Amino acid sequence: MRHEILKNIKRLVIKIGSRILTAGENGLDRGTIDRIATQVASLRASGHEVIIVSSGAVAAGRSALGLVGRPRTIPQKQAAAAVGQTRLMRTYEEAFAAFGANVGQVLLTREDLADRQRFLNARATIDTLLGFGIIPIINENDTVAVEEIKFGDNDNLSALVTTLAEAQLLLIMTDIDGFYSADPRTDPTARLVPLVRAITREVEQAAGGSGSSVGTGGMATKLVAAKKVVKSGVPTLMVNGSSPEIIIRAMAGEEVGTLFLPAGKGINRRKHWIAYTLRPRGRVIVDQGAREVLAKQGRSLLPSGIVQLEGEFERGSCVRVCGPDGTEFARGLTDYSHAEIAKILGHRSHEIEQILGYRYGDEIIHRDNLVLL
Ligand SMILES: Nc1ncnc2c1ncn2[C@@H]1O[C@H](COP(=O)(O)OP(=O)(O)O)[C@@H](O)[C@H]1O
Ligand SMILES: N[C@@H](CCC(=O)OP(=O)(O)O)C(=O)O
Repeated sequence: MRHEILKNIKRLVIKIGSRILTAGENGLDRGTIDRIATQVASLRASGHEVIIVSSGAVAAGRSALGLVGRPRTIPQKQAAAAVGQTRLMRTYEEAFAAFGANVGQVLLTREDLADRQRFLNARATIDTLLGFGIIPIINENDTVAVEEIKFGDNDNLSALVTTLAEAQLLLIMTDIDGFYSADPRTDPTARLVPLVRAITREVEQAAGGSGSSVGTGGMATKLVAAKKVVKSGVPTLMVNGSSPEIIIRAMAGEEVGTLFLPAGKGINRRKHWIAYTLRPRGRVIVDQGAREVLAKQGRSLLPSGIVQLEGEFERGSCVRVCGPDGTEFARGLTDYSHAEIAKILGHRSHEIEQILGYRYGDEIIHRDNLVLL
């Protein structure tokens, strides 16, 4: 089955985590980067288009700052990234030059992709680089990204890039053989799971944090990323980046790592962008009846089903839609601001105009702008 899934893939995103790029805690591991370049060059020779999402800037830069362990403050992390990003790119540039290939640096923040225009610009740049035969190497723009606008981790960034670039596979390279039934550092009975058909809550519970001073997020963020990707109908493969020839073996369909199967055909790309790229500005709590018709019948959200609101947002914002117990089950673009919804919640749609003096429509979130998670 793996072979069937992998044989038609042309464009793929390879996410390379800090843990395999760094030699211990100090600086970059040139040997690993050379091995990656050799394999990527051979994939390209067989007709693949490869986009790399690479971590490692902070880890590569911190020795220049004389820091021991993880940078303690955000400005320290940003300073380390500023130094490390150039080292990282220089290393990739040298490694790929041995194969006559050029690389291009693309640094992104979440805000870039949440803005539809910039999202389209980033996509055009990546397409153009690939068109010229250049390998895009993407990282978060750590020097400007602060808590509020950062992707959170490069697992998430790689998921967003996979949809942005319409890639057919996300290949995550980390320092462990794949996804285990439990965190192997704390549970000796943990076993490698070769195939995940659906990322259920049970699967998510098996994922632990990073436990290292260079990695960010651990398995938990990798599963969140894989979930986003499979939801768009694209498989995700997670492998141990330190094994020799791993990219070639994985792409040849060998049973290595963990394969996460795509969830059906996937939601359309605009809905994917609403659900996973936009930053939610507030929460709308609905009653059980509304939850059921939204989740089971694919209906729009009307004011009568809303019981409570949190946050301040404008018309057109992305909001979380939560059930009576507060659990988020959908996301959508709202047609009314928080101030307007506060006045009309619990009312019938035909009363909107009477209460507000105007109306945009019957729905708070139209089903075309609503995505079930
Ligand atoms: N269920 C699990 N299966 C595999 N690894 C896990 C699991 N739970 C936690 N981990 C940890 O996640 C780590 C990989 O994540 P991370 O440190 O963020 O690496 P990277 O730098 O590649 O992103 C592994 O080394 C492992 O210790
Ligand atoms: N943008 C950061 C990477 C942050 C990150 O997510 O790291 P990792 O968990 O190793 O993929 C850097 O280049 O250091």
